[in-house]
Amino acid sequence: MEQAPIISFKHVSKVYSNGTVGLKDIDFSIPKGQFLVVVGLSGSGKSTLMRTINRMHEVTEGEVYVENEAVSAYKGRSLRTLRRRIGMIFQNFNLINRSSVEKNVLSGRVSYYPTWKSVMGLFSAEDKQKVVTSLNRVNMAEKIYARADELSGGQQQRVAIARTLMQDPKIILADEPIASLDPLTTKTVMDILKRLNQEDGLTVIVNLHSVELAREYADRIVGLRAGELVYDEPISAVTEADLNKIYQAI
Ligand SMILES: Nc1ncnc2c1ncn2[C@@H]1O[C@H](COP(=O)(O)OP(=O)(O)OP(=O)(O)O)[C@@H](O)[C@H]1O
Repeated sequence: MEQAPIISFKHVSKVYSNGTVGLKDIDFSIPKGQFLVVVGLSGSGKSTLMRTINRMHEVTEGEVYVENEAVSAYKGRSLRTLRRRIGMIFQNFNLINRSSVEKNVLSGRVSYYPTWKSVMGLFSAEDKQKVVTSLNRVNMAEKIYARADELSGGQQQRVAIARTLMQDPKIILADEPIASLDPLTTKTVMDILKRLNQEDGLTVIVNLHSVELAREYADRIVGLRAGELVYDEPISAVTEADLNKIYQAI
């Protein structure tokens, strides 16, 4: 039986203030626990699509639903709660370079604290233990006291994933998470995302340029072209020819 959707796009369009069309009438749903890969040329709208889910970008038409709630309805504190459920991983890792791995990972927990406490570094013993657990999930516990900028790119991305796990997310959004990594490290990072998907039932959405990786890891592939959803197939139905078509310049 098909899982209930955890995210739904209902006729979503996004026009940036300078008139650029980011998304055009996007209408599809993502079932809970799916590993979805979004492919498309540079500028096709992949990042924009992802960022409408946690309201880093506002839509100009339509609505995005997360667990059946319209995300536009979230304000202030409730928006913080929405974002806590949605972890995000970036191409450039977004770690605090001069801080330790431990501090970086702990920072994933700040949304659970009133500001004064996290600012003063008063994290609970449980949360410090949770850092170790999270680092173990990504095989990085031995680097807990290293400075973030002493780590390789792949290690930094694993720390970024551990930081996200501190949120206890239900959804992970990964925007080109392996774009600056070598092939071996790429596999490590993609394998971790797949494991979190399979073992924890997390819904994972990954923007990728690589067609081969999309085919290897996705349950389903959607393709964007100039802000429009031009392709949507389960992995069993995806063909090489289809993917080549999506990547053809228009
Ligand atoms: N803040 C912004 N203001 C104006 N236009 C923007 C903004 N952000 C993105 N765009 C435009 O919206 C369109 C979609 O961009 P988006 O970054 O979502 O594409 P993408 O598929 O993620 O590209 P890439 O693979 O290069 O990251 C592009 O034409 C882009 O130039």
